[in-house]
Amino acid sequence: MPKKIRVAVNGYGVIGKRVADAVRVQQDMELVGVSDVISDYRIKTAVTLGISVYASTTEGSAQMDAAGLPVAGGLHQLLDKVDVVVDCTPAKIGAGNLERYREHGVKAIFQGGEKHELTGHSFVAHANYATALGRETTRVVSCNTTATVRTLTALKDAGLLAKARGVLIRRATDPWESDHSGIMNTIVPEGRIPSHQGPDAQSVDSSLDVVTMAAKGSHTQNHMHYWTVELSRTADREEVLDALRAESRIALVRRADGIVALNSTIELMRDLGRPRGDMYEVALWEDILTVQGNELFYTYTVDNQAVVIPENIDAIRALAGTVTNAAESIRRTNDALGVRQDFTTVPENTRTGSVGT
Ligand SMILES: NC(=O)C1=CN([C@@H]2O[C@H](COP(=O)(O)OP(=O)(O)OC[C@H]3O[C@@H](n4cnc5c(N)ncnc54)[C@H](OP(=O)(O)O)[C@@H]3O)[C@@H](O)[C@H]2O)C=CC1
Ligand SMILES: O=C(OP(=O)(O)O)[C@H](O)COP(=O)(O)O
Repeated sequence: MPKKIRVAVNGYGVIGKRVADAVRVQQDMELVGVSDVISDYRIKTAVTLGISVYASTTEGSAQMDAAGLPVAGGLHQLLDKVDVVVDCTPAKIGAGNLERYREHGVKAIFQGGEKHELTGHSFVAHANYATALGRETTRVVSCNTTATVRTLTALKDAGLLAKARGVLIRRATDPWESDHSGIMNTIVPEGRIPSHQGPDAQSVDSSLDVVTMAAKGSHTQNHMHYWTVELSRTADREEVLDALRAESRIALVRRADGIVALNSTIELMRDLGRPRGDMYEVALWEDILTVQGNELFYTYTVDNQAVVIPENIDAIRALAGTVTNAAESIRRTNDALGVRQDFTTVPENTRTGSVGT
């Protein structure tokens, strides 16, 4: 059996804990441990789940000891045992860790809170897996940017995309920290146009003609995007939908099925038994999508906490160089996480069949 890719996660927060769990269900990966500075319920949960916990700083280590946590060692000891580290520390902290990873000869994946320039490569599996192969570092772009690139490159691959303009209504804060930050009963426009997601999408695919505008809403889960796209030619709805269906991490939903708002997709994921109610797919409304001549209009929702998790898993394989074919890595990740392409139908293999007469 081929050697498993040994993985560390540094920063066990919203993204880190999900990456850790996703690594644990990949047959070709081993989660060696996670590292953090915290000593509260969040990291105690990692211990409870049987994950080896390391301390990223000496202060963090002292606090973990004081909290009675079994600390397996310092971050440098964890780095000695792994092939790839996924840095999931808060935005801008990751940049300061790069040198440490280099010293240990460990390949490193950063998140969307870091700048493209940190790694010189920004990653979305469907768009540019091949250019990440064997690299020392990459950056998985932010949740909003990941969704933007998945949808626009699907249209581009079908030869349909001329240019795209998007409005992003972002969640205010993540649920776990909504007691100490967040906004109420208002919408807050970002201070500049374009918002960072458009230029970030171009850091993955420089050919994209894309502009984004963003505002924060007062809800805590999921972003919502509205897009106006100029098609390269006239096309009908079915052709556009087929182009979007070709990206395995876009899943269609329908108002007609009762999926009428962000809370509907959250409920759906919980009912499907997804871990933490996570939705890895971009959920795009099939029955709202409209084409008028060469203009396309559509809207979708993005689970900000989960959408980048499959990309992190593919980025691990790309940097490790163990799977050279993007489609094969994407298939493995999708299978392990149960990613669906369509929430409008019941999957073939789960139909019980009609009752005989
Ligand atoms: N939240 C989201 O929806 C998304 C986030 N991202 C990106 O992912 C990255 C991580 O964000 P998120 O998971 O939300 O962050 P969180 O704050 O939820 O988690 C980060 C964790 O890292 C810990 N930490 C702080 N400093 C260090 C350090 N020096 N070494 C190790 N661990 C440290 C934090 O502790 P403490 O709480 O004490 O600071 C916390 O436990 C960011 O780049 C963000 O932009 C990307 C897509 C979506
Ligand atoms: O990467 C994200 O969103 P973004 O693409 O709008 O920056 C995550 O939802 C984190 O957002 P935050 O910058 O509000 O923590």
